[in-house]
Amino acid sequence: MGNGTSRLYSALTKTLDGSPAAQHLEYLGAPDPEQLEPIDPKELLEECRAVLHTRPPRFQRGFVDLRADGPSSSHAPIRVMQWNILAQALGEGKDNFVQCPLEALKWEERKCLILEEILAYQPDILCLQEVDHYFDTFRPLLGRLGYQGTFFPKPWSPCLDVEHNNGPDGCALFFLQNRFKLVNSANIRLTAMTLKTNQVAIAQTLECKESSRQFCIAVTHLKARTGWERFRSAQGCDLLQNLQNITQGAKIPLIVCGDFNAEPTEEVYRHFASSSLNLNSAYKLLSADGQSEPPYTTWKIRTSGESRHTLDYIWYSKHALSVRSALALLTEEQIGPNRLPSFNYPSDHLSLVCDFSFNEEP
Ligand SMILES: NC(=O)C1=CN([C@@H]2O[C@H](COP(=O)(O)OP(=O)(O)OC[C@H]3O[C@@H](n4cnc5c(N)ncnc54)[C@H](OP(=O)(O)O)[C@@H]3O)[C@@H](O)[C@H]2O)C=CC1
Ligand SMILES: [Mg+2]
Repeated sequence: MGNGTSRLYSALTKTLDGSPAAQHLEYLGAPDPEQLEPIDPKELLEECRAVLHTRPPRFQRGFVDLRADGPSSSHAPIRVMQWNILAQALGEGKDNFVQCPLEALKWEERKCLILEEILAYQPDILCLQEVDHYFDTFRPLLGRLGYQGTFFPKPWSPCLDVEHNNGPDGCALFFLQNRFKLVNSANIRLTAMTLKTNQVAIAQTLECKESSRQFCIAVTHLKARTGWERFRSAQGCDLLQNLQNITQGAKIPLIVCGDFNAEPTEEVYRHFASSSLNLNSAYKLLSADGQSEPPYTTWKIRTSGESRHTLDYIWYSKHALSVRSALALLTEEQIGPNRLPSFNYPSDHLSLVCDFSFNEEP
């Protein structure tokens, strides 16, 4: 290891004071010291691979070209990653992934698998759910990679019930500061039938530094479990209403990433598909007819049995934006008989990654 690598090793292992007092400083707008010392993504990736040297090799996933004929923007595409990364406290303490060895869930290695996935695709915008290591891991490391981050914890995170938890989980949104300027940011506590709920969203209006075009990006994680379909639907309506206001009635192009905890057959999905915001779900474009969602975005085995569902989506304004490519999902063979998470993959949800471009002005 050269000097550069040992410097990065300290970057990877260094943790911040995650105490509630230190976290409170974040809300008061304390300066972010990590941003002062940039890290080269290639070197950090190498460092992650060194930590993971005993693990099986990374799964290969290719991007599928989805460009239609005709003119498209000459500007660099906007790469968006949607990912429920699995909260550390929930994975170890609540989720009961009975076929996943506890060893595979150890944070020191799992965080490297998560970082490796992010570094492999280098998204311009990163939308995460179940983040319970924002202050000590993702904000400092991604900050040094050039991202500006925002975190909105769930008001009553189930992580807090787990012994030795690392604080509440929530949604996090990161964007590359050299590509975008933050115009407006809203942390939204979702309501259902006017009642405040335990689910949240972040919505930000960004301006592309290259093209000066503005768009809105939102991240959410809706209520989980069967029996809560109407609740999820109400949360979805609340989010759509908020996004109507933020996009000035669909004038500003929109991308919404989330773990909706809802199959495409659910009401909340139909609300998004038929909204006056004119949204399409990007991963449908991977199907032969462009009309079907993928067969799964999460696949796990709990004590209650095997659970394979499509719950995660990237919605986009279909008139203003085009999907240039999307990252293929893992195959059943790659996922393996014990499903997710595993020694190969750190979450029970797959990451979704799309490249977007603005359609030319009419
Ligand atoms: N102290 C208080 O007053 C309150 C405390 N709470 C706490 O919050 C919890 C509920 O919070 P809420 O946010 O509504 O929960 P959700 O139902 O939305 O689920 C929370 C998490 O559990 C995961 N999950 C889904 N299905 C299962 C399953 N079968 N087994 C284990 N985990 C699963 C979800 O992951 P995924 O999305 O990946 O499926 C999700 O991240 C309560 O159990 C309580 O601990 C809540 C309200 C008030
Ligand atoms: Mg989960």
